Amino acid sequence: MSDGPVSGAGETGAGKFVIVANRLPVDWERTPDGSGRWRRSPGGLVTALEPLLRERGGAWVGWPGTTDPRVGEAPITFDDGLTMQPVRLTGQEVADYYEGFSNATLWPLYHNLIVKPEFYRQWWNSYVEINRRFAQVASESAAPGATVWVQDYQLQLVPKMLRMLRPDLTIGFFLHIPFPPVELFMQLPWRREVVEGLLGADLIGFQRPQAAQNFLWLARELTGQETSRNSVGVRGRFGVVRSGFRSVRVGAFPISIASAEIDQQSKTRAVRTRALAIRDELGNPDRILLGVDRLDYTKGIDVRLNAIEELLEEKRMDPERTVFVQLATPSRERVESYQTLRAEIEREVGKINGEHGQVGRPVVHYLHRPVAREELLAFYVAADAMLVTPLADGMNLVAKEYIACRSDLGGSLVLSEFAGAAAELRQAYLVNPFHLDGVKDSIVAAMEQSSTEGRRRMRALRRQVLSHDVGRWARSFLEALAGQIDETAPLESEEEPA
Ligand SMILES: Nc1ncnc2c1ncn2[C@@H]1O[C@H](COP(=O)(O)OP(=O)(O)O)[C@@H](O)[C@H]1O
Ligand SMILES: O=P(O)(O)OC[C@H]1O[C@H](O[C@H]2O[C@H](CO)[C@@H](O)[C@H](O)[C@H]2O)[C@H](O)[C@@H](O)[C@@H]1O
Repeated sequence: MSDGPVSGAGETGAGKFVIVANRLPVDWERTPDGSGRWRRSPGGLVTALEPLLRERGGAWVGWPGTTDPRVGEAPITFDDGLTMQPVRLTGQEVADYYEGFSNATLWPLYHNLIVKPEFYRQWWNSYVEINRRFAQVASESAAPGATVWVQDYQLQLVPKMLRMLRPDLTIGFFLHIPFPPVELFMQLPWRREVVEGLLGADLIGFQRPQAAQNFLWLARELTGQETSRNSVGVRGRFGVVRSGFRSVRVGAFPISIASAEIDQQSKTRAVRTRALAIRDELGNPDRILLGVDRLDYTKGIDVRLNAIEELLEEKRMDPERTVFVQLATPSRERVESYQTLRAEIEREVGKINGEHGQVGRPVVHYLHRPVAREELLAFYVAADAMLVTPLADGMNLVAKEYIACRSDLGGSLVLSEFAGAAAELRQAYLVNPFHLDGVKDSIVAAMEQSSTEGRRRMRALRRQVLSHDVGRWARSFLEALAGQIDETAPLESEEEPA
């Protein structure tokens, strides 16, 4: 923990605890009179952090997700005292920093080059500038000696920039997406700058231990710093990088959902009734398969469509008795690879329905829009098999939400080994999404499992998800950041000789 004097700070804010994330958890809602107002958007992260923010008088710093010039820079304060500090971005900055460097350079690079990352100096320059802006706003929002928790790949330079502005702060960083294998990361022209940016934090958290290992190797190679070499554990056995006079700890903290809250919501009469109505509206099929994702090429929506198409062709799936519902939220729609993906998915949906559906009875039901929370939970309750088949995914909260909704111990989960969630959800039907025959066999097994087998698996999955919620994730990270958990591996030079 850093406890040095406050220096370099212009004005300091009142927040003892500050979250810095690309997005504020708010939506700008147009009102009938033509003006607008802020509505809080729900989400696991905000649910977990709200009590801490309120308790410590904290603030959330982020982009409000709009370039509407009427949205100013004044803090947005909600009735319950939560303060959101907007960081304004122009249209060009959204194109270069968010759509460009964050989502057309880093996102594909960190997700195993599923599409080719593009490297442009202009995007990088914008990324540096916007990271500097976030660091500046965060430094103005944080009280002396405050804790600041920076989130995700869009803001990897903020820890170092913020430390230079405010050495008195305790700074944490959490990466929500995978951290790539070293040979992929090494392609990044600005690789050293990114590693140095992250090393401004006191604690760097990843979803999985392997990601932390990758980072330790890179820190050693690219910055010449000493690091620990022992394997990193989950919520403990942290790695360490000696960065000048400071020690930066590196660990794995798998994120989760507000499990108890979702479990409760899914048991309400409204959700149960709606789940029955959904089955009815779908024509009372024997089996409902479900996919729920942002429309992103990492999510393997094409994998499950291909698997379903082949199962129908091979007559291992009966189109009269089975439906597949794909709920796909529009995402990053101005990025070319997302436009290409959408065209491909919609072509494939049309092809399957054209060949296997009947008038008024498609096999695939595809919605390209977000659905309301209660409706989403009703879909989870209705689904006999949930298909989560990403090619790469930091965690995948959808898989956990589905399990939290199945207090009836019904349903089954087909889950990619390449989702972070697979490390915890071992009783799912785990699949390699690159092995189509394996995916098909697992979908069939999930559809045809006996009730005893299904209940056994779901009980074990629920035990995991209900006991590891997002609150536990946030606490374990923040306790480690505060030095309350101090399980750090020795540096190589400190290790006992073998
Ligand atoms: N069509 C949809 N409608 C409403 N919410 C959705 C939809 N698709 C995904 N979501 C929500 O978005 C979140 C997705 O989180 P996750 O699975 O971790 O992936 P990512 O953060 O990469 O999109 C979940 O909370 C899920 O409920
Ligand atoms: O803000 P967007 O560009 O619209 O994207 C939405 C979020 O997508 C990513 O989510 C990741 O975080 C999840 C929670 O840790 C994790 O389960 C998932 O596997 C990741 O893909 C992104 O990391 C967020 O920053 C975005 O806000």
